[in-house]
Amino acid sequence: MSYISTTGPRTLYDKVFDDHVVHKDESGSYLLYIDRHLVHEVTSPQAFEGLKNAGRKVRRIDCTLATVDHNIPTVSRKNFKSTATFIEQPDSRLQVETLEQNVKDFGVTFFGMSSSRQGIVHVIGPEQGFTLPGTTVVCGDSHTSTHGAFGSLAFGIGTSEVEHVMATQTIIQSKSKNMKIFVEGTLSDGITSKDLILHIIGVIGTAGGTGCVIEFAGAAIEALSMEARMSMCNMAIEAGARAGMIKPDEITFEYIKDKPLAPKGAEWEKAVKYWRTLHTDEGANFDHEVVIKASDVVPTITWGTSPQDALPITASVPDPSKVTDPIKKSGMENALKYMGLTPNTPFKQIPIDKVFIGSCTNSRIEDLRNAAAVVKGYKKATNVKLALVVPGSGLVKAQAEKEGLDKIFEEAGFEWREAGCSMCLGMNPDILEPEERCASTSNRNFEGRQGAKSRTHLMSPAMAAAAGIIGHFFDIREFQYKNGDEPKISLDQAAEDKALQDAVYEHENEPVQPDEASEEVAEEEIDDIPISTTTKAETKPVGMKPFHTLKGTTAPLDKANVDTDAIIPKQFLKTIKRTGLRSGLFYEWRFVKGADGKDKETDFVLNVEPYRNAEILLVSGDNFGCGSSREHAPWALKDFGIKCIIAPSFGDIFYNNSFKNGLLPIRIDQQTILEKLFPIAKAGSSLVVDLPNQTIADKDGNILVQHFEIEPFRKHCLVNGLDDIGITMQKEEFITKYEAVRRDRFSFLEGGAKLIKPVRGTKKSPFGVTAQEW
Ligand SMILES: CC(C)[C@H](C(=O)O)[C@@H](O)C(=O)O
Ligand code: SF4
Repeated sequence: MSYISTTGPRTLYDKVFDDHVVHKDESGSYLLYIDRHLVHEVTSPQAFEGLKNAGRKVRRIDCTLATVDHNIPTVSRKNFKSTATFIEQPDSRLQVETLEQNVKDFGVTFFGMSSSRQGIVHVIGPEQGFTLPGTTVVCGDSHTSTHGAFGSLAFGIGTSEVEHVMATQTIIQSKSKNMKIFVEGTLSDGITSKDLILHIIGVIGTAGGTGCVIEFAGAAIEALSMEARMSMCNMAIEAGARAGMIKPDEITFEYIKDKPLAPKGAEWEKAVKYWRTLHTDEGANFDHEVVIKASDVVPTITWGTSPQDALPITASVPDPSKVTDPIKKSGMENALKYMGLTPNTPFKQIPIDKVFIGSCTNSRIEDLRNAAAVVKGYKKATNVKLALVVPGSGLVKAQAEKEGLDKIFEEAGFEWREAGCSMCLGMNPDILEPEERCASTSNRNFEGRQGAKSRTHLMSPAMAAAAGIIGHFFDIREFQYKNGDEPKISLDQAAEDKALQDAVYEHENEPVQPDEASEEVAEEEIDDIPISTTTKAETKPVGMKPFHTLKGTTAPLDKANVDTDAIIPKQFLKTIKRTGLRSGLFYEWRFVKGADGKDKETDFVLNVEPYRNAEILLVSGDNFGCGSSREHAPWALKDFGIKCIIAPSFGDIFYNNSFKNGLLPIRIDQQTILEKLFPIAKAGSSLVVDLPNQTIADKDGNILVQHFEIEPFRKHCLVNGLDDIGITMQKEEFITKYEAVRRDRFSFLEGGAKLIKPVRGTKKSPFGVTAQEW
């Protein structure tokens, strides 16, 4: 049906994308229909507030499902009465209560703390059958990529986009590049998809997938369970990609079949018929292809402060003195200092303080079974202060308890908790103390991620469990299981040697940037969905302050892979406002605690004159703003006074979020930055960014950059100060037409979250909608 964005054979991504095009603009930007919107308490308050202020509704409550996960304590809820009494931390309580109120006001289906269906947002969607193949799935959360395991196009969005989706059920998108990661052969016994994805990120780097949607393919991927596929796609974002996808197959259909929201009867047949068309056609073009040999993958852990710092467990802490590239060398030195590691120490000799088994990467039933198989019959090592096991949802918890896994953990001295994000990012009481080392099954090892000065090592559930039993990192293939049904492990010496040889990954792959100028689009309108390039002006969109020319002091920042956790740490995300984040900007880098317990400024560039008043941030390294989707990052930068950021490349979601807030991100190659712009910034002088003419000059008008790329639509919005929702509202007729066709062609998607039965009845909300008790 509908729309073909590419001539000839198409990829899985092309197909799902095309089937959701509502409208294409003259400038080449697309309006995509969103089938499934997941909502949590951290990134939604400002979006609901925006709707309320504008007098708007949630357009499709059947396509919207909300839960609480980040802020909630994971201690027993046996005595849970209300959020007000259960959550002690005031900011966390406010965020959760705000969502509880918002879902009532807007009539959104909600799994709160008293519901057995509550859980991490990326666990509950698939578990309910809310996530289905071929759908578009979004959430104000970067790990929305998880849902791509079903062959859906799933990606994280910022809070402005959350509001946009709630108001219009659409999102403005440009087409990403296609990247294929082909994993040939079979994974060895004892090797999980977590080892595989860490290995892949070790090879391609955290910027390797920038600007791309990755399709994971090959025999090793096809052999994975749905849980294992979700762990893979979950971390596509750590590889810098917009989304990760795996073609749906019999394993997918089998997983979905009995889920509460799975289509039933004839609708099931119709759905499966469509889902079977969702595969990459023979001969389809990929912009980038990477081949990985499954037999090269061994148990893998991270040593540093970026997920790309991944190595085989059999390796040792890398040695910066062996690295020649000065930027890489100093990055490695800083990471080792932060992590408290000595070069050349074998990983297997490094003791740990805590274990965390949980997070949206590895908290599903299969993960817990793998960890319990290791733990069974053992006791936690005496040096391990705490081993937390946190199921991904109430339903995972119930299933695990049915299987007796909770008892296995508890007998070993591990703590068995209630569902939530827990120690993955420490927005709740589960945090590491400074300098504690954690064997963690989560997805991010950024500085301060699990608590101030925390030290995170990412690995599979079985490896984390083994570390908890032995007391230091351990090779799961050498572990003596006591339950008699351990996986058969073959230590293939050749694969071992190869893995060690490749041990210091070089991240050779250049980050891929969307080539805005040369987007190849063959338009073809089929059937009855109108794809128009014109817009009927019914209402005039309003919005931000227009951006024309900016002359500003430019602060140089000589760093790569600056993640959004570093830009604005987790403790500042507990706000329900968009403003007031200035003091949290780069908090861990800008401040240290003085002897009196008060914050003291460091010599970080933004604390130094003249950069305290900087309006432009000039970054030397790749991938600025990688990681989380928190729009708090651009809000904090804006609050500080930064209006433009220049860097060789950006994290996709951060890049998007910046535009929504009138903050201009400009991509310039590293050589130009270092040779032409850095000297000016270092001298404390100003740069002049001219957006209409797409040039950068020095303060005297000498042009330094003749032309920088920016998508025409984004430029148009910034220069005119236009707000996206207003623009999209003008396209109502196209949205309505799309919905009419969707009701027929994708009838199996209708009803969605509204088909979930409330367990405690209904009541009328003060806003007139029916509020339900879950
Ligand atoms: C809070 C949320 C915005 C964030 C994300 O987008 O990923 C969080 O889930 C994380 O893992 O850092
Ligand atoms: S990455 Fe961690 S904090 Fe983010 S959604 Fe997943 S479990 Fe929650």
